[in-house]
Amino acid sequence: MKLASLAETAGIALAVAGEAEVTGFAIDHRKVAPGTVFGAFRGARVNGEDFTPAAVEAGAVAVVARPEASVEGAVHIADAEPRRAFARLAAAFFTPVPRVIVAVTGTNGKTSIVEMTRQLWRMGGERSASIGTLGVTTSDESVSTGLTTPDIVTFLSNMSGLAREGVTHVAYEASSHGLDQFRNEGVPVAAGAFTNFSRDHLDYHGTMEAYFAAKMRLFDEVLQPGSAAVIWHGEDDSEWTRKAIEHAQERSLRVLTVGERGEFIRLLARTPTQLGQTLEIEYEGARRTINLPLIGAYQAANALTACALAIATGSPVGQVLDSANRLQPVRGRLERAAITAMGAPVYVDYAHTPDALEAAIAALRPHVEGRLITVFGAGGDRDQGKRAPMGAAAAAGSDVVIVTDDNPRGEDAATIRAAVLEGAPDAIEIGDRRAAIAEAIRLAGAQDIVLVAGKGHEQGQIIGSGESMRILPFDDVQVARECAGAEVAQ
Ligand SMILES: CC(=O)N[C@H]1[C@@H](OP(=O)(O)OP(=O)(O)OC[C@H]2O[C@@H](n3ccc(=O)[nH]c3=O)[C@H](O)[C@@H]2O)O[C@H](CO)[C@@H](O)[C@@H]1O[C@H](C)C(=O)N[C@@H](C)C(=O)N[C@H](CCC(=O)O)C(=O)O
Ligand SMILES: Nc1ncnc2c1ncn2[C@@H]1O[C@H](COP(=O)(O)OP(=O)(O)OP(=O)(O)O)[C@@H](O)[C@H]1O
Ligand SMILES: N[C@H](CCC[C@H](N)C(=O)O)C(=O)O
Ligand SMILES: [Mg+2]
Repeated sequence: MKLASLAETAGIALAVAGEAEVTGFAIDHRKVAPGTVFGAFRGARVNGEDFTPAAVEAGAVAVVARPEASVEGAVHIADAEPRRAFARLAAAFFTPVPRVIVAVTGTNGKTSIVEMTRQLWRMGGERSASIGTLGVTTSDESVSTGLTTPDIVTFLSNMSGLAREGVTHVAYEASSHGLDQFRNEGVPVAAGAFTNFSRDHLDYHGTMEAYFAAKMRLFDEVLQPGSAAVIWHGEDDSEWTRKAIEHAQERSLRVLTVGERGEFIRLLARTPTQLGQTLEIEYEGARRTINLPLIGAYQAANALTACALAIATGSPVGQVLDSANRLQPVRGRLERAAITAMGAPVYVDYAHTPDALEAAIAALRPHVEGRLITVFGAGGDRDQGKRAPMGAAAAAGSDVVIVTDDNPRGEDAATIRAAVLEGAPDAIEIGDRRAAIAEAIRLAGAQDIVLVAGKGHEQGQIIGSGESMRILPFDDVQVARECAGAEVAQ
C-alpha cells in the first residue's frame, strides 16, 4: 500500500507525494524493516525520537513524530499528538477488522465484561473474541499478550488477524493507560461500556480527574458517532457515573444505563443462591428472570453490562438473556480453586484495588457461615496510595487478614507490606505468598471461606525491575490446590 493512500484514508495531510510502498508499522526501532512507518514517541522511560536515525537506517520510509522532532531521510509526518496520528495511519493499513467491535473501560470489571460479552455472542452463534488482560481469547484458544493492551501495532494486527480468521465480533478492554497513550483505538467501535470508577493508577495519572479524563476518551473520541454508551448505574449513584453519562450525552451517544438505577436494563432484585444468584430485571417494561451461575453483586453487574453490549450491537434480547443463564466463570475472578480437608472453599480473585477487595468480600459474605480469611498484598511500582485503603477494605470485611506479597517489582516487599498493614493493623504478616496461602488454609475450619486476592489468573511473581527483573512461576489457583492437598495428605 502506498503511503499517500494510507494517509488519505486516515485523513492525514502529507507535505510530500508519498509514493513509498508501506510494508508495516513499528513503534520500536528494533522492529523496523524496509518499508516500515516508525512512530517516534516520547515515553515514560526514554524518548523514541532519539531512535529516528536508527529507524531510518533500518529502512523506515516515514516517521510519525512531533513537528519539532528532527527527521532526515524519510517522510516526516508531523503531528502535535503523534501517537494519535500513528494510530489512525496504522488503522488504515491493518484491515479488514471484525464487523462488530465493542470496548469496555472503568476501574474494575473490564476483563470480566469483555470475556462475558464474547461468551454471549458465541452462544448466539457468532464467531467472537475478547482482547484484554487475559490475552486474546477465542472459542479455540487464549493467547497471552503480557499487558492488557500491549501496543497499538499489536492491537491493530490482532484485530485484523482475527478478522482474517473469520471472527466477526470482538470485545476489547480499554485500559486508562491504553486510552491515554492511544494504544487501543483506530478501529470502528460500535458500543462502549463504562463500569465504575475508584482509586487506582494514581502513580501514572496523578489525580482522579486525570485518571477519569483518560477513561472518558473512550466516549469523547474513540466511539463512533451515534454509537451506544452502556453505563453501569448502580445503587450507589456515584458522581463519576453521572459524569460519564454527561460525557456520553455531550457527544450525542445512545446512552444505555444498566443497574439498580438503570433505564435500559433495570436490576430489580438479586437473590444469592448456593452456586449463583437469581436476578430480577426489567427490560422494555417487561420483567424477566436470569439464573446467573456466578456469585456476587459485582459479577451480576458485569454480566448485565455484557448483556447490554450484546443487545446494543444487534443480538436478539431473548437469546442474550437466556444465554446469561449459562455464562461460564471468568478465570481468576472468584474462581473456586480448592476445598480444604476441613471442607472450606478457597476462592482466587483478581481484586487489586480497595473497591475490588470490598466487592470480592461482599460477594463471598453471604456464603460464609464461620470466618472469612483474606490473603492479599499490593503490587510494587504501582499506586502507593491505594495500599493502606486496601488494607482497610480487607480488615473491614474479613475476620482474619493475612498480608503477603504480590509482584513487589522494583520495590522492597517489606515496605509495601508495611504500607498495607497501616490500614489493617491486626493483620498477620507473611511475606512468602505460598506460606501465607498455606497458613490461611491451615486456619480455616469447616464453616470458613478463604479468599486469595490480587493475582487471579497471573502465572508469576514479579521480582525486581529493569535488567534484574525476574518472574518466578506462581499460580494462586495451583498453590491453593497444592496447599489444600498437603493438608489432606497430613
Ligand atoms: C507506563 C506505561 O504504560 N508504559 C507503556 C508505554 O511505554 P512508553 O511509551 O512510556 O515507552 P518507553 O519505554 O519510555 O519508550 C518510548 C518509545 O521509544 C521506543 N523505543 C524504546 C527503546 C528502544 O531501544 N527503541 C525504541 O524505539 C518505545 O517503543 C516507545 O515507543 O508503552 C509501551 C508500549 O506501548 C508499554 O509496553 C509500556 O507499558 C509498561 C511496560 C507497563 O508496565 N504498563 C502498565 C502500567 C500498563 O500499561 N498497564 C495497563 C493495564 C492497567 C490496568 O488495566 O489496570 C495495560 O493496558 O496493560
Ligand atoms: N463491577 C465490578 N465492581 C466492583 N469490583 C469489581 C467489578 N468487576 C470486577 N471487580 C473486582 O475487580 C477484580 C478484577 O476484575 P476484572 O479483571 O474484570 O477487572 P479489570 O477492570 O479488567 O482489571 P484490570 O484493570 O486489572 O485489567 C475482580 O476480581 C473483582 O475483585
Ligand atoms: N493491571 C494491573 C494489574 C495489577 C495486578 C496485581 N497483581 C499487581 O501486580 O499489582 C496493574 O498493572 O496495575
Ligand atoms: Mg483487565
